[in-house]
Amino acid sequence: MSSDKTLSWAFAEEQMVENDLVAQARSTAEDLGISAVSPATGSLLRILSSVSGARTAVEVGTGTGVSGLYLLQGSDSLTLTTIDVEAEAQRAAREVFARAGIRASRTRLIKGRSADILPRLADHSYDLVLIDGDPEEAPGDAEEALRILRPGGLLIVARALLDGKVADPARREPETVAIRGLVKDVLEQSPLCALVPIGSGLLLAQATQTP
Ligand SMILES: C[S@@+](CC[C@H](N)C(=O)[O-])C[C@H]1O[C@@H](n2cnc3c(N)ncnc32)[C@H](O)[C@@H]1O
Repeated sequence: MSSDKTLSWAFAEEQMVENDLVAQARSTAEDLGISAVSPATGSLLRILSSVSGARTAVEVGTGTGVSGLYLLQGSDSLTLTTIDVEAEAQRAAREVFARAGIRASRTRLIKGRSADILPRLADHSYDLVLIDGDPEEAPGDAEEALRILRPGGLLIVARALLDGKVADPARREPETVAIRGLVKDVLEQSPLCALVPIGSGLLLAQATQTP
């Protein structure tokens, strides 16, 4: 990447001043070794949550609640179902949602693997799905996401560029191969989609039809 693009990328991140609660959730994530969405990515999630008019969202990968807070702060009408395998991270997320004044009825935190939980969610019932769990499981998560999204709903895949690994054909780790394949499939199959090089990359697609 040319240095001007790298500078612009860093500049976009630096402009986003996070409130104390998000900063606290980010600090807890760092303590637990969890990689939260970047400030610029979070800001984009917040505005997407707002302008999409989404009322029901599902997130794979609660972490300590950074991305969830951004989504919930984008719209007071949004309720969030969020899934993670790590109980300690979810405890931290629950605390930060409460400290942010988010009513408990607006969040449903489910501990478990996405591959076990997503199949239990009803068809065509959600307006927005954010996938930010295990990259190797992202293709399966995305398939489930397209089933549970209503037509016109928004699929978002975080870390869609895996910090440059997806763009480098020499990188063949299982997680890179999985995300690269998912990005290719979504871009080929979705009439309305975008791959945004922000943070670790954000893939956006509007659900048109269900399997
Ligand atoms: C990148 S972090 C999520 C960060 C979070 N979205 C944020 O920005 O604050 C990935 C999370 O996915 C969780 N995870 C990993 N594999 C999972 C799986 N199979 N199902 C559900 N969650 C999973 C991890 O425990 C971790 O908390």
